[in-house]
Amino acid sequence: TFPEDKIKRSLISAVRTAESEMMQQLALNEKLFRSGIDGDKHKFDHKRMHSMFQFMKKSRQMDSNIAEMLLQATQMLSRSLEIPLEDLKRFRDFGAKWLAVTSPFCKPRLPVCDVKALYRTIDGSCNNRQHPTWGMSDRDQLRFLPPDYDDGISVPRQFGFTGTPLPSPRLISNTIHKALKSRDLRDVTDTMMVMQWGQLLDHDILDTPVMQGERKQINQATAYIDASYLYGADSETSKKLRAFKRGFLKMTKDGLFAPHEDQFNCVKKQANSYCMKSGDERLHVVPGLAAIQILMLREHNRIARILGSINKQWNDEKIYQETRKIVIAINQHITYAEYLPKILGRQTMKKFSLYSTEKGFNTVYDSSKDATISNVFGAAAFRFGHSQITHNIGMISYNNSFRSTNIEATFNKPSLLFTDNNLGTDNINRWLCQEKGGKADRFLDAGVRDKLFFDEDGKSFDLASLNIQRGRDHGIPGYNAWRNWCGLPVASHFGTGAGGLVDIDSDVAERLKHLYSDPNDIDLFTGGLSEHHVHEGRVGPTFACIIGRQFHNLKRGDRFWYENNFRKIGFTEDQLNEIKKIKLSHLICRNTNTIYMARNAFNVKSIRNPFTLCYTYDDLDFGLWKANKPRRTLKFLYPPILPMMHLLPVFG
Ligand code: HEM
Ligand SMILES: [Ca+2]
Repeated sequence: TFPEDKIKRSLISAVRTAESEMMQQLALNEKLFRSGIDGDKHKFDHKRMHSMFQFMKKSRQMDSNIAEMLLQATQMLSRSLEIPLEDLKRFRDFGAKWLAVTSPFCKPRLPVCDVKALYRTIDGSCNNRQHPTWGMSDRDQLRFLPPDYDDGISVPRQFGFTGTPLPSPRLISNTIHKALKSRDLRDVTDTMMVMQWGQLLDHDILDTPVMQGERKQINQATAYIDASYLYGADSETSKKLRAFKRGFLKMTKDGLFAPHEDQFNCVKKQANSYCMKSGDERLHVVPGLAAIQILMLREHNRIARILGSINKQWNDEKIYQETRKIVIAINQHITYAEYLPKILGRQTMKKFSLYSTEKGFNTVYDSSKDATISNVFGAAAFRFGHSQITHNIGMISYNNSFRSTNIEATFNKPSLLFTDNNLGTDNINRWLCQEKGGKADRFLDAGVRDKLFFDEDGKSFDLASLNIQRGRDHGIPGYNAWRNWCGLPVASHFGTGAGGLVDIDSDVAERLKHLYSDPNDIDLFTGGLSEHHVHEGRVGPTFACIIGRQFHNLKRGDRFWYENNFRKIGFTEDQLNEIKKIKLSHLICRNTNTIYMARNAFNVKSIRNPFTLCYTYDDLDFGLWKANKPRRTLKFLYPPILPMMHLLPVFG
């Protein structure tokens, strides 16, 4: 029977002990982390770079520690009662009693919604009226399938289906994900931008902090595609980023860079380089990411300047929100019209209704859809992009001279952005649009597979191993479980014929057979990355299914989706049609000193995608944003290309 009293007493004391242990741990973590922030570059080693990448924002540490504390309390309770966790859970009413004791510790902050709000909130709350926390920042990730932990609660998968230990992540990485030098690792048509946009998008919708012993995954970003990497995902950060003047975001005086970050979030290699603040702390991980984030920042301020000048009566808040709304729409449009079709192919795009229409409204909102990012998407499926990373970061200057730096020399180092008279950002963006990208296959480049966060002591990480281990830490079920969830045939043997690994090459299947003792054990990252691509796509059927489902939810579950015909919060049809003309190439033309760009920045130059002079690309017709009297005539007041006049001397 249920030892009522004893449980209650033990529970309270377990919670108290766990609480005090967590407080000590928290203080220690903080001390360790800050100790690196003294400008001593020797302390900026590979481990710090990794924890920097996944640092938990301070305001959030408490919440997550409560979860950790409760977990510890459960374990203590099971020990003190000498009842295994599994059995404890089976006691009648245990759940309810547990809640009664612990609920004072978890008080989720419920958002208060303003029903008349015209714009998205910064933290994504209240997007869904019935479920105001759906897709909001700082909330748990969603489970498409129940977690798979060895003890049913928190111990990562270590043993396979037949009870034998799982292979080590590094061994899997060496066997399946190690590229052979002789292989051509470049894609035929994709540019590097495919990789770079993928990472930017990932950082918009997902930011999973990692803490020692953490077993619960939260998302610090807003799930919605709302450029939270640019605006921040909590009000404190968003305020730090705003200039509070005519809708502008803070920038350096020359209008070229994001503002200085007073705290140390990157390695400053040169005296004139500095770390930058942005909505997402990870912008410095590779210079390509910083370059595209800075591009978006320039676009915001460019649009704000125009809106502010044609609507003199608008105050800072109005200009900021209207500009933000346009920039978010541009992000959604590029993602669904240019990026996703490349990754998923036509069939998956259709299956999940992902295509944007070419013109006009496309009202797709479904309030029963939860946009929250799923665990499996972030811990495995969307990491497919790691195979598109190449060994170098290139720069193409305005006069077409090219230089290249090994990727391992650039992690968390912004110095390339400041080269060439501070035109590094432009040079990197040009390279991203012209260079052939890494091929999406099962291989990861040595730059990230052997030398991720390479430090001065020669120590580094393996991104493939991290991905595999992260999948296990997050309790992501194995390959077969996901095949089944997707309605795809599951494998009962390692052959590639019927009943086997039907979507995998036989030589890879053979390698998997040597690694794992049962097909059910195959880690999803590894199995998914090993599949043949779906027609016209860059991922196999299993990842296409998981990624397709996630982007379906992100579109249908977003009340502020740019194509929705919702008066007040949406665009007018004319405005929407203007936005639907925009391509990523236009943004690069308008915000760097570039003379020509191929129309499709995700495809390499070809007869069908020729270099085109930037000034021939139309800008948005801002006359349609003029309050009271929308007119089209203003188009010609703002030339299609706004050259960055202050940069012109470099041509001389
Ligand atoms: C040079 C480029 C990149 C580097 C250096 C990089 C590095 C990393 C690192 C270190 C992590 C954390 C690994 C861990 O779990 O410990 C990570 C996570 C992740 N990466 Fe990348 N990555 C890059 C590009 C990409 C691209 C192109 C994509 C997708 C198209 C991508 C998708 C993801 C996702 C979804 C996560 C999980 C994020 C989260 O849960 O917060 N990454 N990456
Ligand atoms: Ca977001």
